[in-house]
Amino acid sequence: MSDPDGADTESADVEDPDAPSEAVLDELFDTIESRKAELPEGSYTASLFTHEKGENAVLEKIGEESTETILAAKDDDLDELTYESADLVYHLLVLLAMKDLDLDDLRAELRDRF
Ligand SMILES: N=c1c2ncn([C@@H]3O[C@H](COP(=O)(O)OP(=O)(O)OP(=O)(O)O)[C@@H](O)[C@H]3O)c2ncn1[C@@H]1O[C@H](COP(=O)(O)O)[C@@H](O)[C@H]1O
Repeated sequence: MSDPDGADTESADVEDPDAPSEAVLDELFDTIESRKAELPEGSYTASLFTHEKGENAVLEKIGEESTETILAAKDDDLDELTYESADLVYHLLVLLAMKDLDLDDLRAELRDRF
């Protein structure tokens, strides 16, 4: 396959067809925002927004997932480190949504550090 400039883009296309989309964080955050707005029954995300402990529910999860991430790193268990990091990032995004922040706020903060 060629792009309009004639460059061969096929290698990029076939390099790793199962690679996750770069937009996965945006898609996940959109899903979280949607759960926050609609509060569907059976949604774990919605349960964090309506929890009787309030924001402490997600804050406690962030504490737990942080600890599990650290333990996985100390064990050099890379699969577990990846899994727990994903749990941690998900709960962090829920916290941002809870505080009416979004990925653009996070991106701007990171960008300012370059
Ligand atoms: N990315 C996540 C995600 N990551 C973690 N979790 C939940 O966070 C909880 C983590 O709790 P625990 O650590 O106790 O569970 P665990 O990971 O099984 O156990 P540990 O080994 O970590 O102790 C589990 O209930 C997970 O299901 C998530 N729940 C939802 N999402 C995303 O949110 C979307 C919407 O989910 P619902 O809101 O449930 O519809 C999903 O399609 C996913 O894309």
